[in-house]
Amino acid sequence: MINQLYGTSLSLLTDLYQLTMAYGYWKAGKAEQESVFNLYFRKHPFQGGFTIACGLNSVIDYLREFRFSEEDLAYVGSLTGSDGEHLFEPGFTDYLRNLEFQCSIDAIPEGTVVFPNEPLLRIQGPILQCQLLETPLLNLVNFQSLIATKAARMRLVAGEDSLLEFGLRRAQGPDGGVTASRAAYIGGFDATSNVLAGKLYGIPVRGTHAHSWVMSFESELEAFETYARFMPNNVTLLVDTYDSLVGVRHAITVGNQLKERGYQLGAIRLDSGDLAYLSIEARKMLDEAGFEKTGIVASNDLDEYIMDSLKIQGAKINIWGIGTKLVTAYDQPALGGVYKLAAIKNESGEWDYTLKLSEQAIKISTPGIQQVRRFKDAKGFVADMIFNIETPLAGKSTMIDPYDFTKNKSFPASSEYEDLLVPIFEKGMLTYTLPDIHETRKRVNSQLSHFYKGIKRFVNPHTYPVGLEKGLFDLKTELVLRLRGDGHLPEA
Ligand SMILES: Nc1ncnc2c1ncn2[C@@H]1O[C@H](COP(=O)(O)OP(=O)(O)OP(=O)(O)O)[C@@H](O)[C@H]1O
Ligand SMILES: O=P(O)(O)OC[C@H]1O[C@H](OP(=O)(O)OP(=O)(O)O)[C@H](O)[C@@H]1O
Ligand SMILES: O=C(O)c1cccnc1
Repeated sequence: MINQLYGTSLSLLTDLYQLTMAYGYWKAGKAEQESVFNLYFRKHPFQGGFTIACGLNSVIDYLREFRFSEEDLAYVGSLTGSDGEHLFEPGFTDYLRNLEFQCSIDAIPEGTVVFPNEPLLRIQGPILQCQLLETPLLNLVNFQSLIATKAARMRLVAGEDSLLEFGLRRAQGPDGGVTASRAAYIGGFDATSNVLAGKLYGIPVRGTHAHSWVMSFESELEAFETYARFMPNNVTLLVDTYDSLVGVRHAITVGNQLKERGYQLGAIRLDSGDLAYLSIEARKMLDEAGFEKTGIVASNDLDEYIMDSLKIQGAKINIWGIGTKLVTAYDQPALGGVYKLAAIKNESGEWDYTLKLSEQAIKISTPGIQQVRRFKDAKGFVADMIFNIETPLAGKSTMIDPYDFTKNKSFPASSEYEDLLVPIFEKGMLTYTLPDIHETRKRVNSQLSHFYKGIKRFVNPHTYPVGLEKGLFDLKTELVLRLRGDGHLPEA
């Protein structure tokens, strides 16, 4: 899909440093060295208590087409360094020409509720290949997870109301618009105004009309009548061009004409002014005129906080049209997902575990070939434990808070759980059946219903427990202590 949007190979959708490192690995004879990287984020967006994983299907689409075209190779071959000489020898472009994707990927399916430090994707394979994927994988997962999370927050406020995504005009370019529409749908929106996203992803498309339609006629009534005459099965009338409540009266007039023709006035749309007051007044007018089923759409710079406030004020809005604040994730425009090397195989064929140090505990990466175990009880999900699949778990599992070793939880062997990462690619072969987008959307809703409601509030949300399995915690601690020694890893 993503390749389709651009009609070109996207293998160069990466940072130059991935190519220079790939070249270095190749020159140093390390290109095929088996390695494991984890893609994860460190903090929920929007100061929230949960994140929705999204973007995996785009990653799969991207990797299915992963190869360097002759044009790509010619470009790579033409790149020069600071001395004006070529950066890469021709042998390297030949290597890239023959490169076949051989990585294994395990990932948390789209639509799953996820938490900081959990690997959303685990990539294992030749280090050169894993390295090249860092940037595109982060690009695909960070943005879509951000937007799906924003959309899910809006869905929590909207309850059973309809949510329409109207963001394309304010989106960050064409792909920003199209992928935001996809992620917004997965996060819980019902439809988009973005026709290309509808075509590419099978998302329902919906829309009303703009002020220009009304302004182009002599009168608002004539504009409404004309619209209803030609599109009687899709009538939502924007009533605020001149005076919203006069507009509602005109909409009712047209609604009566539609009734005579056997059609219905679908909805009216309010796009300015006090949306609480106007929706309450409009609801009264519509009900009194026998249009109880006619909906009320509100739009105008809405976000989850204004929606919440409008609900508290008793607004009679049942359809929300939301653009800018959703598709640009206005209050936090990026999710800080990262991609870190967690293990590399040595000459004896054993894993050497790796870790990035930092003065900030939150930035110290976690080693290991990681999996996430989500424990459940009768009420729902209770805690997530990140563990190293190379260390078999026997009997009781104990997990430790990575930022406070005095906090721990134990789960008996009989505990119910689910392991979140599932196999996607096995040595380059796709083994996963991609779920349909509508199923993924339902998954978000069903996942959220299994979590304690405190994680879903906007202000000071409850922190869901996520810990490192004791063996992994000990491995990480030992590595940190060794690395903090003299900067070199001494013999174990
Ligand atoms: N009752 C309300 N409570 C809280 N926020 C509201 C309410 N009504 C509208 N808003 C929000 O207030 C913001 C600004 O609305 P405001 O009425 O100032 O501008 P406007 O309606 O766009 O102005 P104009 O009439 O010039 O188009 C928008 O984000 C809108 O969604
Ligand atoms: O406000 P958003 O959440 O982005 O929703 C989309 C907005 O886009 C349209 O108007 P536009 O903003 O183009 O013009 P207007 O502000 O003059 O209504 C529409 O009328 C909405 O208000
Ligand atoms: O269909 C609409 O009403 C619409 C579409 C895009 C932006 N604003 C409104």
